[in-house]
Amino acid sequence: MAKLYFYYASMNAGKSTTLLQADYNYRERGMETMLYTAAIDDRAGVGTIASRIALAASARLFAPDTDMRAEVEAELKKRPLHCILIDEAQFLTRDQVFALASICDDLGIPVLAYGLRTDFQANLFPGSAHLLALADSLIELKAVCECGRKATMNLRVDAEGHAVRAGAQTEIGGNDRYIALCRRHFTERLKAAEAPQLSLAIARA
Ligand SMILES: Nc1ncnc2c1ncn2[C@@H]1O[C@H](COP(=O)(O)OP(=O)(O)O)[C@@H](O)[C@H]1O
Ligand SMILES: Cc1cn([C@H]2C[C@H](O)[C@@H](COP(=O)(O)O)O2)c(=O)[nH]c1=O
Ligand SMILES: [Zn+2]
Repeated sequence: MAKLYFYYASMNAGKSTTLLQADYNYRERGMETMLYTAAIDDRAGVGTIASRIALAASARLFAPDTDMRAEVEAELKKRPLHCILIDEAQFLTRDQVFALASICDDLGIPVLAYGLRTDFQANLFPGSAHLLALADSLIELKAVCECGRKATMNLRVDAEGHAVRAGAQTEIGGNDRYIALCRRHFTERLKAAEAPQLSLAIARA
């Protein structure tokens, strides 16, 4: 039975690298793959999955209205498909995650999705929440915090390197905007960012 896999991690954990390795591994065995990445994430140029270790590949784009099941079925009329690989899976919608599950269950093609578990406020992304709910297999990839512990959280920082506590969930960026930290250091940095605002509010009262 084909399975839906969710490889989740913080930023900078090697998700794109692992995806590109898996893709290469399928293709060196003569198998055919289909790659997707989020249209919204244009860091490496639109339609490119790029890792920080310079591996890269072209990919189809998904936006909230992309019917991935229909696209896979259309592609199957042209060539066989042995694996569907999705980067930035945190940006999938609920319906898209269900569509990916149906690609496994009805079309018999394994789907490997790679993405963040949580955002800069420690909330689940919609795509991640539904992948955690539906995937057959959950695999954690690991980045290292500055203290040596596993980095599970993503701190958003401003141009001065100060923690950002509020804002839109989606803000595209790399190591200049986000730092992968362990929970202890993520919480400490967020609290430190809260303190000046608190003292300002007390002074104004
Ligand atoms: N020149 C390099 N050689 C080896 N590893 C590197 C190099 N540059 C970055 N990395 C590592 O690559 C990882 C990030 O890979 P990437 O696939 O871009 O992560 P993600 O997709 O999870 O954000 C980090 O662990 C980083 O330390
Ligand atoms: C934590 C967080 C991240 N994002 C964005 C920032 C990047 O563009 C991607 C993740 O990139 P990765 O290196 O491939 O993991 O997600 C965001 O929009 N909001 C957030 O809270
Ligand atoms: Zn730490």
